[in-house]
Amino acid sequence: MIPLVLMAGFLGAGKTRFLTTLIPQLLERGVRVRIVLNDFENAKIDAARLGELDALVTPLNGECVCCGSLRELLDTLQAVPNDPGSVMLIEANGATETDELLGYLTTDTTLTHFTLPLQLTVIDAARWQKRWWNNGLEAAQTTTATHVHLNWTDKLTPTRRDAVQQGVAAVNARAAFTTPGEFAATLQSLADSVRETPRRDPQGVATAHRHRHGHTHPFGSVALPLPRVVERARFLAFVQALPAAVVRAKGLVRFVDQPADMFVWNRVPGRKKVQLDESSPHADAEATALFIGVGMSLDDLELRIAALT
Ligand SMILES: Nc1nc2c(ncn2[C@@H]2O[C@H](COP(=O)(O)OP(=O)(O)OP(=O)(O)O)[C@@H](O)[C@H]2O)c(=O)[nH]1
Repeated sequence: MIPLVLMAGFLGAGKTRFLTTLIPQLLERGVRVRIVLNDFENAKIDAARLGELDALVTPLNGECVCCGSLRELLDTLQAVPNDPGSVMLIEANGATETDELLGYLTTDTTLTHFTLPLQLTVIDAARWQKRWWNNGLEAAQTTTATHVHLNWTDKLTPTRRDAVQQGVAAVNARAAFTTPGEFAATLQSLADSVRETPRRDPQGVATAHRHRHGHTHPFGSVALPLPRVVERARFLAFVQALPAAVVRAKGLVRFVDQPADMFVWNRVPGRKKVQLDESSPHADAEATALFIGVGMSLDDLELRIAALT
């Protein structure tokens, strides 16, 4: 299996610059690098810049990967050969809604040769939360990050740097602050440890980040099967009581009192109530739960799901 990394960060935050430092360090460690770029017209320019560094780069020219060119992205990833010892990096466009994209990268059934996604967010520390109406998007791109890199620190006073670090921790206390060198080491060890691991076991349960000793790697999202039918009140209580590490949760569920119908369920940040929408197109699908967040424990989530039966 190949580590899958979503690289996010606001427009101009320094994602490409981070890559130009990260790639040589990965290559030095013997890790081969593939990159998909989704950067509107810039994709070709950045592709040329990064291609010089011996990474295999595919530019996507369509719209933002979380909407227009999603299918193109998933097809590109599917076509990547299973190449243990390499890593796959996706540089998202600066306007990407990372929670949506993590969801697709986690639940797409064709991506069996990739780990559950990690997310690295590059932050322009000089402009952190000084983006007016885009502050919400910048914070949202940080909430789902397993790793954060503070960039543009050459323009900062120590006071501002501390304030930004505290601000980032306030929206996501679990993300690890990292540098290109540290991230290269993280990816090398992940690439080594998942060489022989499948993303799912024969029962469809995610195994990707579970080590033999119960230790788990950081991941940004995971999809787990739910029982075929569940008791409605117990399910709603389960969703409401999800641990704080879960930033966003959604999926498909069938209830004992209405077993013929499938519902899409949603837990949105800041809303206590679980949204339920009946969905006939999903009538024959498997009941499932997608969890997006940082520092989630697979064991804990599986125990909670087991308690639903
Ligand atoms: N002085 C300084 N310049 C930087 C820093 N990070 C990035 N830059 C410059 O800012 C510009 C944008 O950086 P990129 O790495 O292309 O940013 P990006 O996040 O990939 O940008 P988009 O793809 O447009 O979203 C480039 O000219 C970089 O050289 C930094 O930490 N300090």
